[in-house]
Amino acid sequence: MLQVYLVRHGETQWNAERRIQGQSDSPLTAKGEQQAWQVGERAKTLGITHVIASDLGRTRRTAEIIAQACGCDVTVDARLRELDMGVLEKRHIDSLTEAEEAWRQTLVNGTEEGRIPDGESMLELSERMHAALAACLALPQGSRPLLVSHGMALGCLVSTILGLPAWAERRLRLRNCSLSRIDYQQSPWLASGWIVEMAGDISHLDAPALDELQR
Ligand SMILES: O=C(O)[C@H](O)COP(=O)(O)O
Repeated sequence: MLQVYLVRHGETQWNAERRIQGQSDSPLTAKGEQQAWQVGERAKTLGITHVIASDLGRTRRTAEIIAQACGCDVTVDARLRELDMGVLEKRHIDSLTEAEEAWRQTLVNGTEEGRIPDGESMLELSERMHAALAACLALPQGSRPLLVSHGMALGCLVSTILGLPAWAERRLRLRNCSLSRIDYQQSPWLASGWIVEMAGDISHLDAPALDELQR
């Protein structure tokens, strides 16, 4: 059985400001750095062999901290990036016009072809996240990878493993530096392949940030 751990990066400046990031970037806040150290301390107990991160700055910084705790190197994979939010990237979520908010809502309300102009659809996001996950199956026997990615990206990955369509209404909250685990397994009482063992655990954090996904 292959266990794969999933971590959303630490709180960033734009998370705290409720500014849409997508594939744009902002640095971790002091809180975000603290969260990364705390999830790193927990990861140290999990036997992690590989740390693989989205190539954006916030995920690479989080991965560096986790990898240092686990004694691993960091590998980057751009397929783990956050959903491309197109023309709304960098915008404060409260600054959107009614039409712009309607575009954003299509990403969370179950609209199959939903997307922000110049951005990605949830189906396109799902396809690249599953490709990045499938690459873990080619790691040497006994590997235990930890992937560092983003809120929408990881939420879409976990929800689709549970059998929901990529564009399903979003009902899984993955806070900054939350830890999830998915297993590739053949158990008699579970579907073969990927299953969700744990999702969104923040018990290792002393004071979880009120990141922008839950306000
Ligand atoms: O702002 C965004 O793009 C999302 O709401 C969250 O993205 P993040 O998980 O990369 O902060």
